[in-house]
Amino acid sequence: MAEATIYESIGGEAALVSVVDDLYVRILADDRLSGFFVGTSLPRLKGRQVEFFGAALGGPMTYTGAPMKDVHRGRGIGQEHFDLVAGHLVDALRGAGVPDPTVDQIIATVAPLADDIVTRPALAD
Ligand code: HEM
Repeated sequence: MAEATIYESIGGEAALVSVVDDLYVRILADDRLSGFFVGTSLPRLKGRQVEFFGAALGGPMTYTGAPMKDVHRGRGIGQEHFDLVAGHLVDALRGAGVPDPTVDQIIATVAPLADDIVTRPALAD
């Protein structure tokens, strides 16, 4: 039998939806990050985020949003902001009972995205 995907091992769509919900509670409660999300439609963002993580972790979702580079360009996001978001993701995953080795695998999957998301100084507008 094929090995379970990370998506399946964390509990599929229901688990992912609750991790993403919790992730944005944590992000919006963080003064260092909340300002980035002023004017953003949260329900839309969460829906895209579930698709994005679902697809990245081996789930059946198709990501329907814009490329990471396009979405985050010109927002002045630094590596420190990326690291804060990654830290909240770790906490949200742990909070959902995801075991540490799986959390580590997920963080290893998202870490390279910093290349597309971190744009400060925003030169290429
Ligand atoms: C693991 C890292 C990250 C991933 C996987 C990620 C993923 C996404 C996705 C899938 C969207 C929705 C795209 C769409 O609507 O088409 C989005 C939007 C957004 N992201 Fe990220 N993101 C990450 C890190 C960050 C960081 C570090 C910041 C800023 C601190 C940030 C700020 C935003 C904002 C403000 C939007 C909404 C843009 C809008 O209003 O349309 N993201 N992100």
